[in-house]
Amino acid sequence: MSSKVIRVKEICRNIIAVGRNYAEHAKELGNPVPQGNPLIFGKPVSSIITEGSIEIPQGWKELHHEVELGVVIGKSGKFIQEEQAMDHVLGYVLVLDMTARNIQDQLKKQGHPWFLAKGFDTSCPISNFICKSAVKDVNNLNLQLTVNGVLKQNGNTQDMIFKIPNLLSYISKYFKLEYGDLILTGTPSGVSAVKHGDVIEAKLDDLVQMKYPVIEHGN
Ligand SMILES: O=C([O-])CC(=O)C(=O)O
Ligand SMILES: [Mg+2]
Repeated sequence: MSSKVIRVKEICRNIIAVGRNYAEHAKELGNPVPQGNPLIFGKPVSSIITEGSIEIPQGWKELHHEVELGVVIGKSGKFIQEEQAMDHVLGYVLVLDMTARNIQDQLKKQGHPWFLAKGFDTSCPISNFICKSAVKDVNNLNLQLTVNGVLKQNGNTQDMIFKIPNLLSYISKYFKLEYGDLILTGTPSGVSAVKHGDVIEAKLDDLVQMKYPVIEHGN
C-alpha cells in the first residue's frame, strides 16, 4: 500500500452526485424511489472544503446535512463495465452533501436544476482520503452523523439501491471518469436542518471521522 497522501480537493475535477439511493431517505422527503436508472446531479468542485466551517448563506433557512460515502476515481474510463468498475476506484472519502432544502423544494416546483441548493460554497465538506485497500467490504460500511452530539443519521451502505459498480457503469456512459473525480453515493435517512453554532460530526465505520461547525453569514 502506498503511503502517499491523496488530497482529493486538489485532484478532483468533477463531482457527480447520486440522489435518492436509499429508499428510507427518498420516503422521508416524500420522493419516489428511482426506477430503472439512478438519479444524478452535479456539485461544483469549488464547493469542497477540507477544514473550516460550513457557511449558511445569509437568510437561508433549512440547511440539511446529508452524510454520504464518496468514491474517488483512480483510473479514467468511459463505458466502464460493472465487472471492471472497482478497478477504477482509488479510494473513498466521507462527504456531507449539504442541501438548502427549502430552496431545493422551490427549484423542484419550478422544474429548475438543484445547483444553487446543493452547490454553494462550503456545501461539500469531505474527510481525509481512505485508500481502497483499507476497506474490507464497501457494501457494509456504517455511516453516522451527529449534530451537537445527538445522533441524526445512522445508515449502512448495504442499503444503497444502486451499488458502486452499477453507478460507475451508468455514470461513465455519459461522463468520462478521470483520476480524482468524486462520486457521491446518496444519503441514508435522518436528514435534518442545522443552524448557526451547531457542530456536525460524522464517521464512516472506524475508518475516518470529521467535524464541521456551522456558521451563518451575517452572524
Ligand atoms: O436531495 C436529495 O434528497 C437527494 C440526495 O442528494 C440524496 O438522496 O442524497
Ligand atoms: Mg445527497
